[in-house]
Amino acid sequence: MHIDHIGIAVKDIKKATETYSKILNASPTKSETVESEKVETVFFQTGESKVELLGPTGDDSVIAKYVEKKGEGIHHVAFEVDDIHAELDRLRKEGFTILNKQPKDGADNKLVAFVHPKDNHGVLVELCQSKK
Ligand SMILES: CC[C@H](C(=O)O)C(=O)SCCNC(=O)CCNC(=O)[C@H](O)C(C)(C)COP(=O)(O)OP(=O)(O)OC[C@H]1O[C@@H](n2cnc3c(N)ncnc32)[C@H](O)[C@@H]1OP(=O)(O)O
Ligand SMILES: [Co+2]
Repeated sequence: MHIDHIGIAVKDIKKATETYSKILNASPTKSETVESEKVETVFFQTGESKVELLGPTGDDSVIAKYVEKKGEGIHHVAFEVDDIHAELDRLRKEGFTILNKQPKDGADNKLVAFVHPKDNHGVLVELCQSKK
């Protein structure tokens, strides 16, 4: 299991992309809207892991709610796993609150699922698995 990406919630993804392009001295490697999550994402490759900027596509986006309540900032950490179904079963048995009944389509050609921050000392954890 390794960190696949750090998700950062931002108000204005265009501005945030300019900022991170300067900080990382690099161009984004991918941008993608995930309508089911009402988010637009911009990825920067940083070694084996990525930075994922997350902007809301509407006021009803979880990102809009997060930014409204907590401001911009680190939103989640995503770990890549080989078998997301097995990992979710394992964590459910351990008593973790999994936020999805089934893994769902995420960005970057991944299946994703989330573990509630209340179980992880305040950190929203995403598990992701590359689609074959
Ligand atoms: C899928 C595309 C992309 C990818 O990588 O492929 C993504 O990563 S999409 C990322 C956006 N999608 C999600 O985050 C889905 C999972 N998130 C949720 O289901 C909700 O955001 C949830 C359940 C974490 C919070 O929703 P809720 O409606 O309960 O919001 P509240 O503001 O009432 O929060 C309750 C409680 O949790 C704290 N909270 C909320 N979000 C976070 C967070 N990201 N990190 C840490 N803590 C969080 C919030 O402050 C509240 O705490 P309290 O002490 O009660 O104030
Ligand atoms: Co993510």
